[in-house]
Amino acid sequence: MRKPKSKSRELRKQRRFAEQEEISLLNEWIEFQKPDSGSNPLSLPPLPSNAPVGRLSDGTFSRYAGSTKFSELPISKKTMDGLKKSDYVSMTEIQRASLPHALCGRDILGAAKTGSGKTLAFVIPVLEKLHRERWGHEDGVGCVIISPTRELAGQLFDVLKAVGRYHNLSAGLLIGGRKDVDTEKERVNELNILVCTPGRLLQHMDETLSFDCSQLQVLVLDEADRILDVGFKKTLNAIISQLPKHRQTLLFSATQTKSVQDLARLSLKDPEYVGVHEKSTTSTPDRLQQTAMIVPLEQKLDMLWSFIKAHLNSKILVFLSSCKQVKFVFEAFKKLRPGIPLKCLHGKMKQGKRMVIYSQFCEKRSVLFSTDVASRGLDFNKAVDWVVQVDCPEDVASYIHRVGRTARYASVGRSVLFLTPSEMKMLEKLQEAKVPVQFIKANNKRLQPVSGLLSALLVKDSDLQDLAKKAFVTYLRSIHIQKDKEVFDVMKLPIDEFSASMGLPMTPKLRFLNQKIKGKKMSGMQLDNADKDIANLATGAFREDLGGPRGKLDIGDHEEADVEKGFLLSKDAEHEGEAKASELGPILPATRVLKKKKLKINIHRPVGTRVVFDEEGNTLPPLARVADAKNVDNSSLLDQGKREEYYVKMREELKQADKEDKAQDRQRRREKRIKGKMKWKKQTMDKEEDGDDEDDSGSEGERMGDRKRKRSKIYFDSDSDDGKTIEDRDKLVKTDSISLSEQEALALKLLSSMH
Ligand SMILES: Nc1ncnc2c1ncn2[C@@H]1O[C@H](COP(=O)(O)OP(=O)(O)OP(=O)(O)O)[C@@H](O)[C@H]1O
Repeated sequence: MRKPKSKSRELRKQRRFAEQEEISLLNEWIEFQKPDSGSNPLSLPPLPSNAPVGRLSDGTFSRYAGSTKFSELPISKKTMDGLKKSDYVSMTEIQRASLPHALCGRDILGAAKTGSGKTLAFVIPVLEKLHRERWGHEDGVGCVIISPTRELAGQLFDVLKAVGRYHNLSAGLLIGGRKDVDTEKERVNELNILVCTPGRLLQHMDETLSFDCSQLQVLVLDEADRILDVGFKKTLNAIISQLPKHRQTLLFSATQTKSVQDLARLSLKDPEYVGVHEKSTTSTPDRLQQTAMIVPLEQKLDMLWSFIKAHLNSKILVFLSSCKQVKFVFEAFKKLRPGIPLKCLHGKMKQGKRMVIYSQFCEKRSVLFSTDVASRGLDFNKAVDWVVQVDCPEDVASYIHRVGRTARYASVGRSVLFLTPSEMKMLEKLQEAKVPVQFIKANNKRLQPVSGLLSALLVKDSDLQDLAKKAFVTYLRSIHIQKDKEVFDVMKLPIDEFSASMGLPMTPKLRFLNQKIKGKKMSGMQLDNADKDIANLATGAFREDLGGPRGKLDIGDHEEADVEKGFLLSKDAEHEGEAKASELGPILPATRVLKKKKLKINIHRPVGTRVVFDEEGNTLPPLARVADAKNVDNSSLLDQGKREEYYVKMREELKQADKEDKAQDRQRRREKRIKGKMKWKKQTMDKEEDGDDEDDSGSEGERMGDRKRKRSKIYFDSDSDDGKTIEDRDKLVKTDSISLSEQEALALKLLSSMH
């Protein structure tokens, strides 16, 4: 029994020794052939195919900058075996350009098109760094990889596990939405590599007492531009402040930022800018065929339905702008049974379900309706055939990431972007950013209207109707809050028609638009004629050659000529439309907004026209009541001194009465406000208790809108019974005081005439 033990100990010793030898060799090799800082390994010629690799017979080492195969790099046998096992042999361009720099410990700022293999460009240096440092379980956290979404983090974790399968390193996936935080807390310090989303990492930094990153060797930000943007700013700053400054930092994205501020936050040291596709004529993969077409808002669902029906054998990824829309389109289309499995993915789904959907979509032909949660980084196993952007992306970067879910690595892919007539500016922006989008015209004959079917569904199903309303509101709100006003203008959208196209019997109220339309004349919400012309130019179903299994967009020469003509015409028409719009004033949505009736006060009204009646109904002269007052001794009023005294007293009384009125009014308003607040609080609590899952894109906006409205009520006193503003009331008080002095003069006249 003892013999085998000592044998295995011996074996382990030998293995450790061999590993030590390998590490020394790798360190020497890396140091000897270090590429010059700032050099581009892609500019070097590849090694001859049968050239020796590693230590050469003369004691020097082979050049690794410029190599094309993983086997030509100074990497460990364990990583090499992992790569082989996953069938990775030749490097992609970003791997060739960045790995030689990253392996010798430099900070990297890497940018390359979607699907070009950026994941391996950081996974390999991470494994190698920890391996060469002989990192073990007892050393704790040596590397942190941060990803913006949970799915992407999961995918990175899978790649790390596959390539690092022969290493003795431990790794963990720390992402939100998982219930086992306590187990994570117990084990997090035993992990060497953490793959995480920013929120979960910060949660551990804040809550896990023993959590220690002080020995961190490498920090990786995948989709770096997304992690560095405002959405994650606070979280990332808090994370960075707790990490040691002496470390290697690797940043990768398809749309990279070079902002000095961002880099300062990360304390990068002389980073290598590796932008392999900077000189490329396009910013998207060459194998990706991209098209765009005008689809009026009210025809989007018809168009989408027709598209799905025409591609029943494809794997289609459909992007919509909010969770509610994803839910509605998914639920409604599911009920209409298009003949292909439908799935949906959005940020409000439980994490477990999200993972299941993600892996199911990797496997089968189907349609996945998704928000931008699936737009970045995800690599769906079997190629996605089509990316359909039903709602316009918020910017060019977002477009690039969305279409990047297809045509990955060596595969081909196609995409189509629906643009409403008012979003045409996006096409220009894409062209400026070197995105080769071809404008196409659709075939009207193939359009299969779905609005009628949706109406019938919604009449029967009140839940679906409710969902449709929410989807309608969140879509318009998402347009309303978009930053790029050149592309997104909610006031130009045909709101009533859009509502009808979703099958809604009535246009839901859009309270968030009140501010915009206040004071403007309401008109039927219609597309401007010119806009309609543009829309008609390209409306209709896709010209498809359905002969092949997937169907192809028929954009042959003849079609292209049409398309080109359509595009040019539409531009002219658009300008014409602008001119008309400015003549007519802005187009306003036909929502029902109650206009507050303003009470007009004429401060110049003639004094003394107020008519007072006695008990028998006879008219009395002005101020007769004052003159008749019981406690007034008329004769005494003739005395100048007493008269003055009387007026002073009257003024005092009036002031006092005015004060009391105001106090009462304030009290009434305060009570009303408190009541309103209680009601609002109760509603919010009820909502929370109901677990109403709100939308990422819109609900917060709406809540804020509600709060603002409530706040505005405090200042704009629409609560008061008479509907007057505070200003109005001030004016009234002023009016009264003007007339009072004049009334005094009149009273004098009257009294003297009575005598
Ligand atoms: N050297 C390689 N050889 C073969 N396949 C590779 C190689 N490198 C990457 N791939 C494959 O290419 C696909 C895309 O890789 P990856 O997800 O790393 O791209 P990416 O550049 O990170 O994309 P995105 O910008 O969308 O995140 C994956 O399926 C991956 O397995």
